Formats: sequence, structure tokens, C-alpha cells
Amino acid sequence: MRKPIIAGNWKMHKTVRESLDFIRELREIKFDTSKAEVVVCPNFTALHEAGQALAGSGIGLGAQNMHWEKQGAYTGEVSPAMLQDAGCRYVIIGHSERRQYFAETDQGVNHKAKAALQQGLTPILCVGETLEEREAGQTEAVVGRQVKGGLEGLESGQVTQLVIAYEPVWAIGTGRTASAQDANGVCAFIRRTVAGIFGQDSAAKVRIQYGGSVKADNIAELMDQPDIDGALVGGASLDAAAFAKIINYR
Ligand SMILES: O=C(CO)COP(=O)(O)O
Repeated sequence: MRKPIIAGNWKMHKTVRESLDFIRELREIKFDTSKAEVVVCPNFTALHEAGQALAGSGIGLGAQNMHWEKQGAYTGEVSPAMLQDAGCRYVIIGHSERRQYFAETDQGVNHKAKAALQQGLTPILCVGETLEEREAGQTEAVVGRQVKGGLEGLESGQVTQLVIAYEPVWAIGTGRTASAQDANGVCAFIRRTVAGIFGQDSAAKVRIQYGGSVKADNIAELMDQPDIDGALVGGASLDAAAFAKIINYR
């Protein structure tokens, strides 16, 4: 059985104070972390204090990016060990905003996946097509290439440790969600792609999230799909009450 994972990607939002206020509010709301793993991903400057505020809550801490190198002359970068030191257990890699605005490539995402796993962090590897690509019938070609590129050279035991997030770019922050069936279709395709490389057993274990305008009123239908194992939530994860409604979708 795959345990669902619901993660909030705060993107470039919230100061340290605002992050702590959110966590305090979320901790006052009852939710069951035995049904789903819950993760919040603040920005770098808030990570350490957020991690301390989350202690004992059952909610995990994730970062939104990292560099693959251990240390060195990489101005502005943060290493996997630094994230772990700040309290992170998860790290989002290859988000479409990083691919689009910061020229991240599948090869870079692959280096990050390996480095995160080596450090014992759970990578949340994001893939997804643009509207143009979807309309050109390229969804499977694009997503397949991103999955294969991102996972290249991993061992089957490693691939089961990571989470893949399918986030169609046209559904991010637009209020347009993929229909639950459509989203499930691509998640099933991702699982088949993983099976083709790493075998059925690994594919059956890897968790695949959907992301893109997930809200309290569409989460249940998405989670009911057989190949969707959770959600990567942007906008609706910024408000503790709204995020709690998503966690408590049932
Ligand atoms: O990019 C996302 C999560 O990583 C999704 O963002 P929204 O939920 O705001 O569409």
C-alpha cells in the first residue's frame, strides 16, 4: 500500500514570522497524519525555524530546491546536507517554475535526485507538460522524457524512495485543474514508464502526486484515482485552514 503524501509548496511566499504563524495555526487544527504524510515546503530563510516549530507535529519539512554538490564555490546555492541540517526530510526538485525561469534541465534534476537520495532526503521530482505541448499531443513524449531523464542511473531500490509529482504547467496557479481522469491517465503513464525501467515491483511502490490548482473541493476526486497518491499544493497551501481542509479531505 502506498501512503498518500500531501505537500504544500509555498513558493516565494511568507517571511519567517508568517511561516511560524501558519505552523501554529495548522497545529491547532486536528488532522490525521496516519492516513497521509503531510509536508510543508517554506523558503530557505524560514526552513530552520519552521523545522523547530514543526517538531512533534508529525508534519514533515521540505525545501523547494537545492544544489547537487556537497559544498564549494557555488555562490547562492544550498547543499543537501545543509537542508538536512535545517531539519528537512524532503526536497522539491525540477519544479516547472525552475525549469522555465532558471533553465533547469533533466540532467540537473537527475544530479539533484541522486544527491538528495544519497543524503537521505526524499526528492519530490516534478514533471509536466506546457499547454502548447499538450495541445500538440506531446504530453506523453514530454513527461516520459522528464521521468526517464530525471531517474537515469538510479537503482530500483532508490526509485521507490522518491516521489514523483505530475504538475501540468497549464494547471499551475490558473484555477484550471486537469480532470481527475486525465490526471490519473498521465500518472498511470508515469508508473508504466517507471515499470519499463525499474520493473513492476518498484513502479507499484513509487508514489505519484498530482499538482495544479488543487483545492479542498477537488482533492477528494483526485485522491480517489488509483494512480494518484497525493497532491503537491501551491496557492491553497498558503492558508492553514485551507490546507487543513485538503489534508482532511475525508
Ligand atoms: O506548482 C504547484 C505546486 O508545486 C501548484 O500550484 P497551484 O496549486 O497554485 O496551482
